[in-house]
Amino acid sequence: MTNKLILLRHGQSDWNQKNLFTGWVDVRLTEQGRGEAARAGELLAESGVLPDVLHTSVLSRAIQTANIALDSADRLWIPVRRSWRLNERHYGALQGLDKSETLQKYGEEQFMEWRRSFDTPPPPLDDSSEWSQSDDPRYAGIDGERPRTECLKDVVERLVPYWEGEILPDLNAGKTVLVTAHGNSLRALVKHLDGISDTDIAGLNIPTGMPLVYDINEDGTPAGAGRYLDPEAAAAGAAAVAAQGKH
Ligand SMILES: O=C(O)[C@@H](CO)OP(=O)(O)O
Repeated sequence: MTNKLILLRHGQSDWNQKNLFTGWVDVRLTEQGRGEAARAGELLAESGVLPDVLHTSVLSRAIQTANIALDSADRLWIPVRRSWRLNERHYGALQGLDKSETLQKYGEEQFMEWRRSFDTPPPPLDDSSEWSQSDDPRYAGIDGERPRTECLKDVVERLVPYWEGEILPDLNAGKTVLVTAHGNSLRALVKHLDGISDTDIAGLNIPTGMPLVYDINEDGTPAGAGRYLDPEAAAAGAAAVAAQGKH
């Protein structure tokens, strides 16, 4: 028996639009992002993939996306769990920097190493930075684990326990699960699900606001490839993410 898992990256955020590294900075959706979230909910309703439970990060852009999508799918009433373990990758000292300026300043190799390598984190963010989360009350309970930077490997390490301990049990209870999260936390989850190598994961980009559906076996493995409900729009969205900073 399999159960349905829906992965949804938040719609376009204010800082996606401004082309800034975001990470744990708590920016909101743009009008376009709210439209993407509403369309994602319509796609769920049209395809009859209706979530029974929602898991989100603790970042507002994922929470807004879930609320808007669930509203347009008429599922606002489902139970919700939130965890920092689904947060975007902490982007360290790059948080708040312009992607094109960073590419120009450090060159393509360093830029891509920071953006897409598996195990090279950017330099850590100083607690005194205006983009630091060191005083953010939503992380009060995780002090020992509060990152100041993360590479994708770190995200896999903090996310997989949540997948195994919280999301998979919901799936195995027969529920259709919606996860609204972020470009890099969803890359980490897709890497884990699809067994993508540390090298090949560099080429995977997740578009904003596009539902990606998996059928999940009881042991947590996918029964086949994940499928975007709107594959053409998803391919165009992923290509746009890949090109960020380069024009
Ligand atoms: O800035 C970020 O936090 C992420 C997602 O928007 O960017 P990137 O795709 O460059 O990893």
